[in-house]
Amino acid sequence: MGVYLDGLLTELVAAVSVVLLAVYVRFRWGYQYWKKKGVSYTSFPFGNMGPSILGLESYGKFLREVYEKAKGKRFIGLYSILRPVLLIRDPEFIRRILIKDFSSFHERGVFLDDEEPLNRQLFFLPSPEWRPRRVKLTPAFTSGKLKGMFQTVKIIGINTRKGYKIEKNLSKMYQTSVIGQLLFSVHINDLMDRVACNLRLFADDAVVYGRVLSLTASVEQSNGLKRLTAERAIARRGEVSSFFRKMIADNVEYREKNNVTKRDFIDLLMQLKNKGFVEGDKLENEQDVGKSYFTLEDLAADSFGFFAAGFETSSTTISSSLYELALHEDIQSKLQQEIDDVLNRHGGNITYDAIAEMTYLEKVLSETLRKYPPLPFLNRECTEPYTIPDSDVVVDKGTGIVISLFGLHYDPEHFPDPELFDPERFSEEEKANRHPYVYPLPGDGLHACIGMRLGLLQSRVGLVNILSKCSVRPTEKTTRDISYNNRTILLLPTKGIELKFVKRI
Ligand code: HEM
Repeated sequence: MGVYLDGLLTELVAAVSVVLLAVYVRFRWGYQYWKKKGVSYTSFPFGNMGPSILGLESYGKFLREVYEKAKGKRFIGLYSILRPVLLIRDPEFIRRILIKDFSSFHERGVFLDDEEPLNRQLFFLPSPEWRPRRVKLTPAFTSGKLKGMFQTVKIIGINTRKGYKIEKNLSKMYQTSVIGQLLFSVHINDLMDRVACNLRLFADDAVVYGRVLSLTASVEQSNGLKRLTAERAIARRGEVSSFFRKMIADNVEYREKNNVTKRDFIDLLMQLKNKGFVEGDKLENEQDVGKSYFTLEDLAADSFGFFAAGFETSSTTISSSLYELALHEDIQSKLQQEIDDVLNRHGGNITYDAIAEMTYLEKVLSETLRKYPPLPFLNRECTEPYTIPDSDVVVDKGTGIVISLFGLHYDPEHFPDPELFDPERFSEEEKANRHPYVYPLPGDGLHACIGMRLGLLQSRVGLVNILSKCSVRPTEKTTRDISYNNRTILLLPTKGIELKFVKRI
């Protein structure tokens, strides 16, 4: 028996050694990729992204570090486990990827678990489905449609103002309420409402899901790991997925049975389901769209996608603005002066047109998004062999492409003294002196953020409501050094930022 076990153990050790050797050789061979192409590269035993994949480091911060270390280079190669990824630093090359040579970089290159219906949303859809979906959804975000939704945003903004004394997570609650009402028609009369609480709970889960996605995105070409990550994604999201799908299906059924029409996203998406287009808007390119109609599943996926893409990005924009304004009283006073002047001209009413007149507010938000880009990178996949202009390097099909917004925004070459919060960086003169692609924030080109104007509108209305009635100040506990959450691909502070609201006289 003893001899038999010894033999078994020896065989086991030998088998494990062979597997380890094979893995080692595979990785060593994989890491020759950039070296062979003569591209500067960085590499550690498990690619460069191990710490962010394992949740030990913020992905946005990691990319910024790579960007900074590669100073003087136009691009740098790195590895996501075994997948070659090219980080682009040169603004002119960025312009090509996003606009001019888009046809070679039209995919996001994120691995999708097809069994999850909510994954089939605009943000992640691959070609050829993405383009017609984008064309169909674009009319839902025109100025006319946003004006129609303005009243909802405004009313929730006023409720938020009333809630400032009691609620610590003010900006998060406000955004969940706006998006919740615009997308799911969840009526939230009180900021402490239970439905709003549930929605927030699930919204947090959607953000954690972002981390799982970053993982699956990173292992796109490691087939063996695909199934493992896909299963984890489903397990994590099962409850969230059924919550959202049921909420939307009930809503649609109720409206169809009772002939209810409203000025919100569900209504617009229902038009796509029942008529194949959004009323009152000309289609950009009708032959691209064809005669296809949205299914209930498409409607649910895009509602969820808008919720996930829109709520945390906008809420973090408000809280980051309030944080910087609390630390810079002079900037805050200047902004309040503008808000007071414009509102006086509009009879004290917060209207769509009044908000549009607040140009300093726009600069404050642009500077906030420079220092705290909620999605700190853009990603694409190379879809055909591509020779980098002014170089001999050929980027192969399947290579991941990343653009570090966080890196570009803190590059002193483009933004001198980058830690300084200075809205005047966004004066017309300053903007004209900079390459536009060092701040390609909403993204640019055909994949650009479809909801940016709504995100900014919500943020503006939220800030105007708060700052017209109170001032914001730091407390003894307000941090001066924000650390970022490692568990999500978004750039979110690890802890909430404590601020004090003081009623204006
Ligand atoms: C301040 C708020 C927001 C910020 C900073 C932001 C940022 C971004 C960024 C950086 C991208 C990637 C663009 C690219 O890859 O080129 C993006 C894409 C996207 N965003 Fe936003 N976003 C915001 C608000 C919203 C809102 C409110 C919605 C929806 C209601 C939304 C929906 C989307 C969608 C669907 C995409 C994918 C578009 C496509 O690939 O065709 N976003 N966003």
